[in-house]
Amino acid sequence: MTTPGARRVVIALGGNAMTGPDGSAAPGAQRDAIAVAAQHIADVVAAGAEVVLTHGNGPQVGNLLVKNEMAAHVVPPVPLDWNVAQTQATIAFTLADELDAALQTRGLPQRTAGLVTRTLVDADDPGFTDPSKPVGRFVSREEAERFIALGQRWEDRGEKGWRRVVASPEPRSVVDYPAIAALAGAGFVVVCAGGGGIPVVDDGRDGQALRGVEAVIDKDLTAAILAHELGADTLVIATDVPNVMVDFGTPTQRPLGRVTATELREHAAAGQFARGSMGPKVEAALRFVDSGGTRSVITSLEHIADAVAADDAGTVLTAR
Ligand SMILES: Nc1ncnc2c1ncn2[C@@H]1O[C@H](COP(=O)(O)OP(=O)(O)O)[C@@H](O)[C@H]1O
Ligand SMILES: NC(=O)OP(=O)(O)O
Repeated sequence: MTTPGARRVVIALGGNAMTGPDGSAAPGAQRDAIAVAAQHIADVVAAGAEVVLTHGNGPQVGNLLVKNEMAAHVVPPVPLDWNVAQTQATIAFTLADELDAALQTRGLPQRTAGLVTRTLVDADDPGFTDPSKPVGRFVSREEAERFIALGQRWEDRGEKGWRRVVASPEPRSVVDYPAIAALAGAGFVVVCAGGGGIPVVDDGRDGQALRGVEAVIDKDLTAAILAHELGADTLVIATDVPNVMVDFGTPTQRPLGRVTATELREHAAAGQFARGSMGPKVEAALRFVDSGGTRSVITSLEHIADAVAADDAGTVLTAR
């Protein structure tokens, strides 16, 4: 079903592309945002690329966590890894509905398949003791302080307010990548590794099942590993800014176009990219190219088709 010799592209869809303009995670707002995203993704498929799609889940998993905690006296709470799995299911089915419709209107034969996906992490990863992944809604400092008093970790995220942070270990490998490769090779657009994948550890004992652990993995870092494991040519990190900026948010800000790994690393070392937002995207772009990938692109959703078809959009890092 795919074009012979089609390029394989992994697209990592940011949380911003899946919520309302004000960050609303209301179902209608999510579906509307995903419908818009689906048009841009379908354009990439229409250009002949074999697309594997992954996505964030920060707003959604944070909201599930709140529901879980608030209802704990009525129904048994489930662990965070279960919440991640639940967000994979709801986001994948919504993406599949919208993407199938967008592919159909372009006369394309591809169909979308969502895959519940596990990602292996190390049980002793320092990310378990130093929570860093922002999830859920933004609240005022006063409200955050009430939750901090209950033992939760919250972080000042600037002008939008405070946000809860949870454990976020490094992804090591995508456990289900052979199934993803099989589906992609059979012509499906695969939605997988949502929210960075359900974190699991391997206790190393024969016959012992993998075990889910309570954390939320950064989806951009998982996307870099997934793109490598699938032998993709290009990793596209789709967010809400057309380019990575130097001096972001200041009068001297300037966009980065084509960059070398050395240049990007120097900017990262100088603290140009915020932890929990642009930082992991830049790190993911570097890791993919370091691992042998041809090209990483960071850009806004509106530019992803141009970025894949020709190197004339976004911040583009290529292998030297
Ligand atoms: N140096 C930078 N250049 C561009 N954007 C930056 C930079 N540093 C921080 N950001 C912020 O990163 C945001 C994108 O990250 P994030 O909100 O986590 O994206 P997503 O939810 O799409 O994955 C941008 O909206 C911007 O506010
Ligand atoms: N898991 C994850 O990285 O989600 P966001 O991209 O929504 O933060």
